[in-house]
Amino acid sequence: MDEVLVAENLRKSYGDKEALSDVSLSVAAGEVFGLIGPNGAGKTTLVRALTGTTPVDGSVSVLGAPPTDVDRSRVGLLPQSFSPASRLTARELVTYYAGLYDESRDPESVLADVGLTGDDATTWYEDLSGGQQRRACVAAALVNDPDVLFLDEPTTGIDPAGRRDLWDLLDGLAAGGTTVFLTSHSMPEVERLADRVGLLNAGELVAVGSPGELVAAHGGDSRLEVETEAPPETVAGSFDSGFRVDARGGRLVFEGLTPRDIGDAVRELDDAGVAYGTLTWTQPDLEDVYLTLTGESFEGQSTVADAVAADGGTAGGDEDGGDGR
Ligand SMILES: Nc1ncnc2c1ncn2[C@@H]1O[C@H](COP(=O)(O)OP(=O)(O)OP(=O)(O)O)[C@@H](O)[C@H]1O
Repeated sequence: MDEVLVAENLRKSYGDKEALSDVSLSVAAGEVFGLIGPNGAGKTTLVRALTGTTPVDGSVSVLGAPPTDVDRSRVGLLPQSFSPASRLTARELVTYYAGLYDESRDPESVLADVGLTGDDATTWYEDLSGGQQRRACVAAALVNDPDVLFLDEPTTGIDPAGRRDLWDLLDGLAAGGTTVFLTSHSMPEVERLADRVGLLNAGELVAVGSPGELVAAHGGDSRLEVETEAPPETVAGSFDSGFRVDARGGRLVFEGLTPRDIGDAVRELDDAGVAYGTLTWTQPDLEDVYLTLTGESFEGQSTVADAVAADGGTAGGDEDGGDGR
């Protein structure tokens, strides 16, 4: 496998603050690598280290050369903060960046790729919406048709449809052999795009793998969470079943359930005489990995109706709409 990016033992401190702590990773040609982590984890610092825009200890190789020596026409960079000239139109901006290279893509086709056409292309940068500005910046990063593309939170501010268009665009670039290194706070975005994901926490790369590998290793089981009328601790021992049943977070939790098992769990609740309200089925995903490994918390749940629909079956035992008894 051709390694396009290789970073070994990267360290970077700002005063007493260690922004990168012995980070090593490699990214293969044509791979989409997604970097996730909390605010302040060091993601932008790592992008800057890999692009040679900040000095670091350790070694970095991009396309076989130190990042400051690599042919810049082969690299595209969308920084997290990028403030181009405000009194250029989107078209002028992309044309300006195209002019910095001996060879570039046709600015019009790049503008079309990011969805800036018609009046949007002839609007001053300062008069574009935040999402349109971000699209223009993405276009500027793409115009030299780079072999390696660094995107630091590319879709921030872009609406859902534009986000999906950009995802398709990045898919196409990767399929054509472009290596993409992407940071994002959107777990669905990373899960959708990345071949491999790295989780950076407090300057340390704590996990690297495909989304599926990370979810299998750190995401936990799918589960059914049940709001019970009685305190869940008092009823958790009422079940004589194959499921692990715990009281957690003020709810009764059936661990390791597939959507197909939901009907059985509901029957067990009924048989045990446990009165219940809302049922929520949750499948582990990259958010669970993130929460487990960073110790942060937010809820990422789907409903029983979602689960049943996904499984194409019926939950059963809950014909009254889940109101319990
Ligand atoms: N120029 C700087 N001077 C001092 N400290 C800095 C500087 N740049 C970054 N830091 C610190 O280094 C740490 C990592 O910052 P970095 O911007 O890399 O995080 P991040 O993961 O990109 O965060 P976010 O998700 O908020 O963009 C933070 O604690 C930040 O305060």
